[in-house]
Amino acid sequence: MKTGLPSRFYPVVDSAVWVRRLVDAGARLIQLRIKQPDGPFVRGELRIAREACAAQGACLVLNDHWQAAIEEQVDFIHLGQEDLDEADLGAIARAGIRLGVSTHSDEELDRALSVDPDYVALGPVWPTTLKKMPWAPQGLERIAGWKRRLGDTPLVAIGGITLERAPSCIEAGADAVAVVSDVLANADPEGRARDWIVATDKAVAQAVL
Ligand SMILES: Cc1ncc(COP(=O)(O)OP(=O)(O)O)c(N)n1
Ligand SMILES: Cc1nc(C(=O)O)sc1CCOP(=O)(O)O
Ligand SMILES: [Mg+2]
Repeated sequence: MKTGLPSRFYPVVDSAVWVRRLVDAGARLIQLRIKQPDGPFVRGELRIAREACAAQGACLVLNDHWQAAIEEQVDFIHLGQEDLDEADLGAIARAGIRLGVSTHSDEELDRALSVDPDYVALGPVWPTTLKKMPWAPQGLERIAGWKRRLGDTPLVAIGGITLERAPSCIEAGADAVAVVSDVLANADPEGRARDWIVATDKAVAQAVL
């Protein structure tokens, strides 16, 4: 049976130091995204991140490196569409690792649904400066349309999301909101993370009233 996500706030970071800082600040779902080939550096960071998450009862998502996720028993693997071409989804499922899949178009959503993911990410909701992408910003209406197609499968919104914008993503139907720059580039990342947790939880409470 599929379960939901443990948090509405979903930071994406590039080091174990950031994982520790943000789970100590209250994050309960966090992604380690290291854009380097799998190897001793990635494994070392992954083990430290896993321990930091275990100490706080947080869920760790590893980006891209599905073999490492299996061998190091991570909670979730996040795969993009190109990553899906390479990954052994059967091995991931047999290892009990939950799967998140990126989508940016209807065709990508069709493919994501065909692999029965534990969550689907839609992006970029607004323009992002973090990486170059060929897709125009999706906007909030697309969040609502994706959620209608997903039903009970959790939806993660990502791309250009700020503290001020995050509640509108939840109101539009996102189950969690992923973020890099708005938290990591803030002068007080831990304080910003705490503000995100309050704002996203409040948006959920208001959405069900
Ligand atoms: C939550 C979340 N959503 C989307 C992505 C992007 O994944 P992908 O398209 O595979 O690109 P890279 O992050 O690997 O460059 C993500 N990592 N997390
Ligand atoms: C890693 C990533 N994937 C995206 C997608 O749309 O698939 S957007 C994104 C970067 C998100 O960073 P920020 O919060 O700084 O905009
Ligand atoms: Mg990827």
